[in-house]
Amino acid sequence: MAAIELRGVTKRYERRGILHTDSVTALQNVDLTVEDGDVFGFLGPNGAGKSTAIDIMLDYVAPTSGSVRVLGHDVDSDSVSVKERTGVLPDGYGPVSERTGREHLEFAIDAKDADDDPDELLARVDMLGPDGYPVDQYSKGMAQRLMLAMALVGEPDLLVLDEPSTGLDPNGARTMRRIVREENDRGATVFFSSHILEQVEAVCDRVAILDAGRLVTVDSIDRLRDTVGGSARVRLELSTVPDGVIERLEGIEGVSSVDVDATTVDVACENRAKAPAIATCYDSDATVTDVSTTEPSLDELFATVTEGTA
Ligand SMILES: Nc1ncnc2c1ncn2[C@@H]1O[C@H](COP(=O)(O)OP(=O)(O)OP(=O)(O)O)[C@@H](O)[C@H]1O
Repeated sequence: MAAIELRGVTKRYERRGILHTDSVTALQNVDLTVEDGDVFGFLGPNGAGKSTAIDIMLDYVAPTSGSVRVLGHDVDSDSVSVKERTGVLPDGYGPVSERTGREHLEFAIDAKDADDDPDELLARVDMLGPDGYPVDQYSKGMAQRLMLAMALVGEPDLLVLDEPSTGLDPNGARTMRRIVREENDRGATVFFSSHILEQVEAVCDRVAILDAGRLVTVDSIDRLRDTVGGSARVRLELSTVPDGVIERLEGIEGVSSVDVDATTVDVACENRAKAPAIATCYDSDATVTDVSTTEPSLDELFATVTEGTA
């Protein structure tokens, strides 16, 4: 079963200005399937439509056209079943009240009729201690950790994390990544929207890239790298540089240049050419004493995929 299915989803908002009203198309005919058990990254520049898509999945906003199924339920007619089995970390909403973090969490546990141990959840997000303070005294990062603990209540089948790293320091971001992995190991599907490409790369199996309301690609990060190409590099230390090996490297499809400095060979290439380049050196008369590789960054890949589509 697919955890999330969007079919032909379009969303137009009316924008009321002082002098006139126009409309903006936040999503344009989006088809998206997130398989059960995926850790799925949802990427896109500002204004691409990510929050709108999430709001539609959770029935906070109705699409102008199209249909949405989440965890097998039609979101329009059965949003209660979806909400019962989904944990949400929303973007930009922190808890604002004089109640303590623990009280918020206990409320979330009661509301979901769950039997979670608040101490256990607070410990998972490193919030045991500050949980006794009123949340209006929390820093952004503390509020974000508390919201994450609340999203975990009731062992949801689907976790929707909208920009989960907002306000988190590196330790908090590490905690969040660990929790995403733990939840996925437990069997939950995780839908993870972010601008922070390294976060997505560290935890996601597949990514969708949304740009100006259109889905421009859905793939694994590795396959995206292969498709987009980009600037991978392979550096090989050889015992000696045998005759003909440079020409053989230059002849591999996807290799753009080969530089030699004494016995160090630097190959600039597309991602797909890395393995053949390494194999060519191993198959030569030289002994390969060291190999290091770098991949095109997700930043580079993101820029390539969204270029010209905005
Ligand atoms: N309630 C609304 N009324 C009018 N326009 C809206 C509304 N919500 C979003 N939009 C518009 O829809 C488009 C998509 O916005 P959305 O917030 O979904 O993008 P996003 O990818 O989440 O952006 P960001 O990364 O900046 O949060 C934008 O042009 C935005 O101005």
